[in-house]
Amino acid sequence: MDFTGTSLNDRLLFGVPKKGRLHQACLDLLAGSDIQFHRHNRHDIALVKNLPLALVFLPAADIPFFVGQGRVDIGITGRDQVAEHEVGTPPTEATGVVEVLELGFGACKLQVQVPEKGPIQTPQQLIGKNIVTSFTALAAQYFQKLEGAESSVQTNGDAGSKLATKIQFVGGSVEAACNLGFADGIVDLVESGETMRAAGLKAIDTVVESTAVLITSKHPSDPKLVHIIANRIRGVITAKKYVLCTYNVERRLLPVVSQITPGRRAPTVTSLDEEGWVAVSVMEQRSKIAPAMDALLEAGAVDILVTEIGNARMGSVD
Ligand SMILES: Nc1ncnc2c1ncn2[C@@H]1O[C@H](COP(=O)(O)OP(=O)(O)OP(=O)(O)O)[C@@H](O)[C@H]1O
Ligand SMILES: O=P(O)(O)OC[C@H]1O[C@H](OP(=O)(O)OP(=O)(O)O)[C@H](O)[C@@H]1O
Repeated sequence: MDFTGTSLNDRLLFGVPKKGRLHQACLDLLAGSDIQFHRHNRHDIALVKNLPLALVFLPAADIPFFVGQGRVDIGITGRDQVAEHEVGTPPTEATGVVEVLELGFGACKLQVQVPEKGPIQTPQQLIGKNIVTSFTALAAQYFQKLEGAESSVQTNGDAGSKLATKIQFVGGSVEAACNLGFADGIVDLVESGETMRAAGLKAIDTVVESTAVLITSKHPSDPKLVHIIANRIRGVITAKKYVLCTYNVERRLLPVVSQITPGRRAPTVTSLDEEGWVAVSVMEQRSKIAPAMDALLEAGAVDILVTEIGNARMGSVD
């Protein structure tokens, strides 16, 4: 393959969101994984300097398509985009994507939303009405199920194959559709809920819960390199998720403090050059460390220090 005169022979292709919500977090992950590249202005392809890899900057919505077809070997996108693609283009033995890793960012929900002060209170009331969304396949699947269930109630089992609900695509600012009189409801992403509230909308159901994921094609050109990249990215995520906590404590208190900081596997305990005292070193989840430090101090630990983990390769704890 050749893009703008750049030979991509013998390089694994890695699809990265070129803009939007996932872009910067992906660049941070690549930097943390020591994937070094220089992207020329407006070029959507960048050769990696220190690995046989090329980054392809693509819209997040298109990454499942390129990876699913095997044109790109590995990629980062939202699970919502993977689901949307797979409903529209069901995977076969050769096509479709494999989810390798959750990436710990880009969490959001694809929700059915209606005007807060309007007459519609339940998803059933949207049957036969106008829906606007960027996720037409998932929305169609959702209303197909809803209409099937509804008609089986009404007609005793005949789910019917035609969709009574009208689903229309827009590429962005979906939340404006109700206020503009185009839609009775929308199916759109919600994270903080600010956009939804500002548009005077409320969620009445969730279609899909999403997070950013690392995906690969079913037959990547270099499975070994895919494995290395996945491990590097996993290491960056772990390093962000955990901190290293060290403290000194009297040996007799070990059973108590070990309950407070059990660690990912187990605490490392080293004797101090002082009778009856030990130093403890343990990996703990960042989100739990502040209350753990409070409890350690209360239990009699001293010199409690927390340090950042720069990078990690964890292996299995089992
Ligand atoms: N508000 C949000 N919070 C967290 N993740 C989000 C949010 N909105 C979207 N995402 C995730 O990011 C993915 C890409 O969405 P985004 O709207 O950024 O795409 P885009 O269309 O490429 O960018 P833009 O909206 O700037 O045109 C979504 O599929 C979803 O997984
Ligand atoms: O719940 P919130 O935190 O407010 O986030 C939700 C908004 O974020 C996304 O849009 P984005 O801002 O990416 O722009 P878009 O409408 O152009 O897709 C999504 O489509 C919502 O509009």
